[in-house]
Amino acid sequence: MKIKKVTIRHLNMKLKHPFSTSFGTISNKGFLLLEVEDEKGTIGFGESVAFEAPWYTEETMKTTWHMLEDFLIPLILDREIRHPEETIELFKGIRKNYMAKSAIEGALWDIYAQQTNQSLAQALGGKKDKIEVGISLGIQETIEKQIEVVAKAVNEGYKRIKLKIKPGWDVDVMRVLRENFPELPMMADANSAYTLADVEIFKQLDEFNLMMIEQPLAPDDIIDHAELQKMIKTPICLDESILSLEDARKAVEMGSCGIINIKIGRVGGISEAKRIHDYCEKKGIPVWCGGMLESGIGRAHNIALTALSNFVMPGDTAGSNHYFEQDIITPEVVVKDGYITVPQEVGIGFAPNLEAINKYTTTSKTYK
Ligand SMILES: O=C(O)CCC(=O)C1=CC=C[C@@H](O)[C@@H]1C(=O)O
Ligand SMILES: [Mg+2]
Repeated sequence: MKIKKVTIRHLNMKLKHPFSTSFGTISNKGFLLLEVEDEKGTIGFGESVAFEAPWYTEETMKTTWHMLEDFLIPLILDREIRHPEETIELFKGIRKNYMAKSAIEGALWDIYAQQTNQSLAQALGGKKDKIEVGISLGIQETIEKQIEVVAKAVNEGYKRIKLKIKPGWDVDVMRVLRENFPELPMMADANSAYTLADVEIFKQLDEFNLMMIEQPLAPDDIIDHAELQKMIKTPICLDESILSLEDARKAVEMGSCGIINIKIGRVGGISEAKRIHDYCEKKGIPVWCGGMLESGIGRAHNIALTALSNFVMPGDTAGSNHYFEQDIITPEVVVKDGYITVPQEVGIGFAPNLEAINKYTTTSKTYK
C-alpha cells in the first residue's frame, strides 16, 4: 500500500457515566480519529487513545496531534508499505509516543486486512469466534452506589468485574463487595496509587480472593512490584509499566507480575501488542486486553486482538452502550451473556458511521 491521504479528526463524545479512578474523573471522551487512504482508495481507521490530560501516560491529544502532523504522517505519506509491522522499524527513530504511533498503525492494519480479504482477527492470527468480556467500573460516591453498579454489571452478564481502588477506598470497599458477591470473579486496579510502604493493605486484600491486583505501584517500576509480588498471594497484573515487548520480558524475568494487561495504544500498536502476546504465551503468562474508554473503532481493534489464543482472561472491552448514547460504528459493539462475537467480515467488521463521526467532530485536518 502507498498512503496518499490522512485526515485527523478531533472528536468529543460525552460519557453516559463519569469514570473515576485514583487520579481523577473523566466525563467526556475527547480523542483523535484517523482516516487513512491508500493509492487504491482503500480506507482504514485508527484511534488515538491519549486523553486530554496526561494522567494515565504522558501523551495527550495535543501531543499526539503534534507527533502525527510533524513526524509520523510525513514518514508514511507516499511510502510503499507492504505490511503494518514495518511501522515498528519505520517509527523507531521517534522515541515512545506510542499512542500516536498506534493510531496510524491501527489504520494500516485495517487497510491490510481489507486488501488481503480477511477479517482483522484473521489477519492477526486470531481463531476465536467469540470473546469473554469483563467490565471496568469507576469509583462511586458511596459504597451503596458501588454495590448497585456492580450488581447491574453482573445482571448484564459481564464475566468479571474490575474495581478501581485508591488509598482510603480499598480494603473496606473490597470486603463489603466480597460479602455481597461471594463468587464473583473480581479484581482491583490501583493505577499506581500506592508504594511498597503500603504492603499491609495488599496483604489484607489477599483475603478477598481477587483474580489479580492491577498496577499497584509506580508506572515506571518493575523492581518494587517484584518485591511486592513476593510478599502477597494475589497475582500482580501490570498495565502502565508495560510499554513494549522489552518491558514485558524484563517484568516477567524479574517476577514483577503474573499477568499482563495489553493495551494496543499503550504499546505502540497492534503489531507490538501481538509480539507481547506471543512472548507471554511462550512463558505461560496469561494476558487480557485493557480498555481506554475507546470509541467503536478502537473497540473493534481490541476485539480482533482478543481473538488471539493467549487472551485467556476477560478484557475491559465492554459494550458500546455502557459508554455512549451512540457509538460511531454500525452495528455497535454488543455484549450478550458476557460474550462479544468476533466479526468474520473483511476488515474490522464494523462500518464507521460517518454521520455520527461528523456529529462528534470538533475540528479536522487533512494531510496529503
Ligand atoms: O472501560 C474501559 O475502557 C477500561 C477503563 C479503564 O479501566 C481504564 C481506562 C483508562 C485509564 C485507566 O483508568 C484504566 C486502566 O488503568 O485500565
Ligand atoms: Mg489499569
